[in-house]
Amino acid sequence: MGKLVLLRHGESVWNAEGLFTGWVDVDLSPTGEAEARKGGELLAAAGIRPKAVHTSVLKRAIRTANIALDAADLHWLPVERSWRLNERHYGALQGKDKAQTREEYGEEQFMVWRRSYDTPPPPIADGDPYSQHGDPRYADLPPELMPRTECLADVVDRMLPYWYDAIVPELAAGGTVLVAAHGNSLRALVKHLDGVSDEAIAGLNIPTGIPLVYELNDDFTPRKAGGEYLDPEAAKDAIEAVKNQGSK
Ligand SMILES: O=C(O)[C@@H](CO)OP(=O)(O)O
Repeated sequence: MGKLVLLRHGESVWNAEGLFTGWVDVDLSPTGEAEARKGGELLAAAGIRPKAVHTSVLKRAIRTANIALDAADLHWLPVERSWRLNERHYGALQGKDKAQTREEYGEEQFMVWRRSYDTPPPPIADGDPYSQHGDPRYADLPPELMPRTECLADVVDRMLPYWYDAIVPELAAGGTVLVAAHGNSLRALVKHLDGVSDEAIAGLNIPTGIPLVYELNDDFTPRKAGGEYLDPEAAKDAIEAVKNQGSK
């Protein structure tokens, strides 16, 4: 059984500005580029050599994978991309300031929108400047699958077919697989792998740019719950920072 390596993209320009991002195709910040490079160096130092790479169709994950593979001298790996690994669609909150939203709606509502399992933010209007309506990269997506908002449960539902159809067969064949994606699509995958409850998943945050490695049993359950970050000390601080976004 191969290893599974999860890599959240490095800090994006909107992470740095404290804005809800979701499906808006925001680039990495210079810090995010450095984090992606560090992520690749950590992979190389640990002797982890993926056989295949999967990313979302958003450039912050695509560029993170490119930069990490560059740092690990693994440019040649086959890469597959899917909208099913995209960040959670943040609905009408896309482009909004997190701290301002928290102030306007209160801590409880803010956290329900950010971390509750089954309450999505209000849907985004098709004419909203931050809507993905009409974006050519989703042209082949059946209209009923195109989200206008998502809760984490929706992400689990749309991510799992890709996990089973594209990633599991590669792991079953014995290859190590790198998945470069997003805070909430990776939370959905971790929830599935570790069997985290709908309540407990609210407290789980994933840091940017630090590879999280899962060794898996034959039934694809983790050998060690929660996997292992390649830089556990840096992960601790970075997890706290994600948790507190919008509060400071
Ligand atoms: O804005 C977003 O799309 C996500 C990830 O950056 O933020 P949050 O951690 O608040 O879910």
